Amino acid sequence: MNVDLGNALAAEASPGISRENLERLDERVAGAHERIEAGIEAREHGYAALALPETVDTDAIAAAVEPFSDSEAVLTVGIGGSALGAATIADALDSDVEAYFLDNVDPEQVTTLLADLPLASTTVNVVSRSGTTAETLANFLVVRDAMADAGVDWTDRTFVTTGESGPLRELADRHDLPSLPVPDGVPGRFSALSTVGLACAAIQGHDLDALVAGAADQRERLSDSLFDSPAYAYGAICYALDVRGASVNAMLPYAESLETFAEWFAQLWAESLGKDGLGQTPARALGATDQHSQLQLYRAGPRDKMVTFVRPRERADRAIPETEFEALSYLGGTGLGDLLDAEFEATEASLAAAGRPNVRVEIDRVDERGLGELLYAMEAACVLAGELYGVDTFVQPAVEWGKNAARGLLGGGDFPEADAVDAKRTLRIE
Ligand SMILES: O=P(O)(O)OC[C@H]1O[C@H](O)[C@H](O)[C@@H](O)[C@@H]1O
Repeated sequence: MNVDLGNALAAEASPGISRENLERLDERVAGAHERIEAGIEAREHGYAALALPETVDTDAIAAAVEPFSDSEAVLTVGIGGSALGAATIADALDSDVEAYFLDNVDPEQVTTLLADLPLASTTVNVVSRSGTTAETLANFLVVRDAMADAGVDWTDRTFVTTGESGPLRELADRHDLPSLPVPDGVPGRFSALSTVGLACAAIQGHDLDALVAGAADQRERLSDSLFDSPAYAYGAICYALDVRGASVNAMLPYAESLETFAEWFAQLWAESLGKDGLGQTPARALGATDQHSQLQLYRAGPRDKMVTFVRPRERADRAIPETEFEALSYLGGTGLGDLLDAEFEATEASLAAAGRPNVRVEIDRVDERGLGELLYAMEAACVLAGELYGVDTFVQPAVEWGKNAARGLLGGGDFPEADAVDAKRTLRIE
């Protein structure tokens, strides 16, 4: 993986950072790296996620899901960090085992999905670190019921990943369900490369060791200089551009298979860095599709954005047939991949020509190894950015506030946050 900061330099873009200020920022990176290394070594909460390339036991994950090797489909029931890592991997890589996700409680979507699934050959992969998240548990109860209605013994088809205690752990124990623990100190949004993200990948038959090897490669590159570490280079430039006015970070992968990666990144960035009045707003986009919509704003709107391009350097291409139309003859003999690459380069150049900061992140291919590098590097970038902002990267009190309010409303306990619902001011126009 490599990160190209050229189009984020002050000589090219506004906002941008001068070479001199980048060198100065690198001194702060050295200090932050020391803190991060200490956290990794001591397996401190959050930092433990960056130790996963050493600590994750891929054989144990493969062995735990072995009873489900006959699966036609895998349905992951989870939300936020307990779904997005698995979804990112599943959507990026091909598999004969179809992956589905229930990460919302929209009744119409749940009903439609359950009606379509081959329940007798589907593995239900329930994931919740806390084991108490209302959406996940509610969806699981619905799925379990649907399986019973279809004459399927749900205890034969359910796999659980959860913490050491809580309702979901109790349920797994009571029914003797195959399960894995969520590792200590690894928050949901940093758990893609742990049991949380990898159980689904294992059921789909992906190469867990290659995923972890990619992550290990980026782990080894963490160093006291951003100039030696693509992950830190990315985290540092995002921070530097944000404090200079680029408060929005548009994540723009040029691969359909990485569309969910942008969603995963949005959770990582927003939930980790959005605190104390600080943080950079992640925007989700997809190349080339969003060139035809959002790009107008990114090139000509307010100078409050940076664009992150992510692209694989290699991909399987598909030839564009020759055509009898003279006006289209330039397309014949090329491939859809050539077209996508040209679109990518053109968009990058169009932003640079307008002096809009952008960063290029490249992986070799969208395969297990490339994905492992990308996921780990973005997590390390986020941890570094958190150190530079001086925020507590691994907590999410604002999210907890909303969860408490919703639980209080549903009668799930006495949560003062629920009172805010009654206090809502109305100015309704009809
Ligand atoms: O894994 P769970 O305990 O079910 O939590 C699922 C999600 O819940 C909350 O919204 C947290 O803020 C997320 O970070 C977490 O990933």
